[in-house]
Amino acid sequence: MRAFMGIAPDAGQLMTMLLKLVNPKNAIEIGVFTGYSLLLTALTIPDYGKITAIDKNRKAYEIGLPIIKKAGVEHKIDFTESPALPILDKLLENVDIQDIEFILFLSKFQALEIGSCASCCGLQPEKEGSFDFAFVDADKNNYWNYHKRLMKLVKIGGMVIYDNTLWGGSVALREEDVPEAKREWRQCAIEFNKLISADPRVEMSQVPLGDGITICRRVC
Ligand SMILES: C[S@@+](CC[C@H](N)C(=O)[O-])C[C@H]1O[C@@H](n2cnc3c(N)ncnc32)[C@H](O)[C@@H]1O
Repeated sequence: MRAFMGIAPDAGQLMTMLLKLVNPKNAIEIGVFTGYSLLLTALTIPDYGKITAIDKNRKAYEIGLPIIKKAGVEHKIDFTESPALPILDKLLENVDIQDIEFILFLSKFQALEIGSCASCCGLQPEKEGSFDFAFVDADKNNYWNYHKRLMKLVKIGGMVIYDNTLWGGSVALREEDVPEAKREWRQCAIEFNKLISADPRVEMSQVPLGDGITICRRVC
């Protein structure tokens, strides 16, 4: 029996190998929990690499943080406690909050318009196509919403991995044979699997490891 909630070790092993092949410099993780998959990514990417890690619960992240520190990879992680969708939307805006504050500060002294300052400072466009790897392991009812945003944030040729896409194998069962508590996210997984397999922006492979992982490569 698995003693924790997170990517299964065999799926994690595959993810580590893929990370080594992709060698991402800029990664994003949605759904951190205590940081098992985050640690795998942080240990694998180069020392100058960065992971934008988002979870709505910081407490769980703090449980695993001493291990991340002990592994000497904390400097690669930029953790944000928040529901993920608004953060992805913010990343898709050309200028982030700190930049806007900086521009407003400058404009007081230099009579600059926000738009002209943003372009002269080279602050936009920023995050579109700037990630080479994303791992999604959060609320299953939002996977398609995450995918739509990641198809802009992850560069063409970049990789996105979704965990739990077989939802304990329940996607292959009749609904009445699935425990009530698992039905809603089973339905989400089924819908997501249909949508992603028909999405021309990605090449994808669903791997029956752990709870099922879907590996995508953005092609356009
Ligand atoms: C299965 S755990 C992640 C496990 C982690 N990836 C690992 O392998 O160790 C799911 C996490 O998603 C987070 N989560 C759920 N809904 C979320 C949302 N809307 N935005 C951000 N995080 C969310 C939960 O707080 C939880 O920590």
